[in-house]
Amino acid sequence: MTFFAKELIIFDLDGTLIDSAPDLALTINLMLADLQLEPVDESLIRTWVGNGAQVLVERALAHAYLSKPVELSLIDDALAIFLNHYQHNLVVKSRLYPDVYRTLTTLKQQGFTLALITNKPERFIAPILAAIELNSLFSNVLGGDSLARKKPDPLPLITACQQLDFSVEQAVMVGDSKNDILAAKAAKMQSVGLTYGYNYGEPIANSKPDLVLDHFAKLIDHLVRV
Ligand SMILES: O=C(O)COP(=O)(O)O
Ligand SMILES: [Mg+2]
Repeated sequence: MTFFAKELIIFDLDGTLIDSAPDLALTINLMLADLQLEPVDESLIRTWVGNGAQVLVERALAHAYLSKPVELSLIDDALAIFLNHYQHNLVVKSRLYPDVYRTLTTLKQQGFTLALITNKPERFIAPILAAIELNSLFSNVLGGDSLARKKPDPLPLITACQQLDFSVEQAVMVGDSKNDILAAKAAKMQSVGLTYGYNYGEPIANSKPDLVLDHFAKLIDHLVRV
């Protein structure tokens, strides 16, 4: 059994704590409709999530235009349309994955410090956390536009450790996507990969996290405080 002796647990959001793909898909399809483009199945949109709003919109446009080059002004317009619709649809169908609330509160009670690092735009994080009642658990929250670079760059992970006064060795990154694992490796931080999230349709094990888990609640068996 692998044990991590840690103080700080950094969580990804989409595909890790919440299944947000239904609302991202709903919003992408509202954007496509506004642009008079065909809707896309949620199952495909799930494979586009992970690099923030702009890349999600670019992937949707690349699909609609069969990968032919798309004008930059169209990307800007589409992104503005997407962001405008998303603010009204943050938590329509998004749900916590099983046992997430119970597991996070248990870890918090055990004395771990919890942080959240998502590639989602920062302004959406607080309303989403409030809607799913996770807003009081995290000591530090960073979005995809909070710093100069987002995951898979290590900057948000290193910054969260600095802001909370922990070393990288005292922290572990928990996520569903190769971006989480690559960011952790670049920061020299250990990582846990969850199998049920998005990750572009690829097994998370391909990214070689230090541990792979198929259920969020199993974290409790593998984390001990330093
Ligand atoms: O919004 C995204 O692209 C993914 O966000 P995440 O980093 O919380 O998985
Ligand atoms: Mg994710």
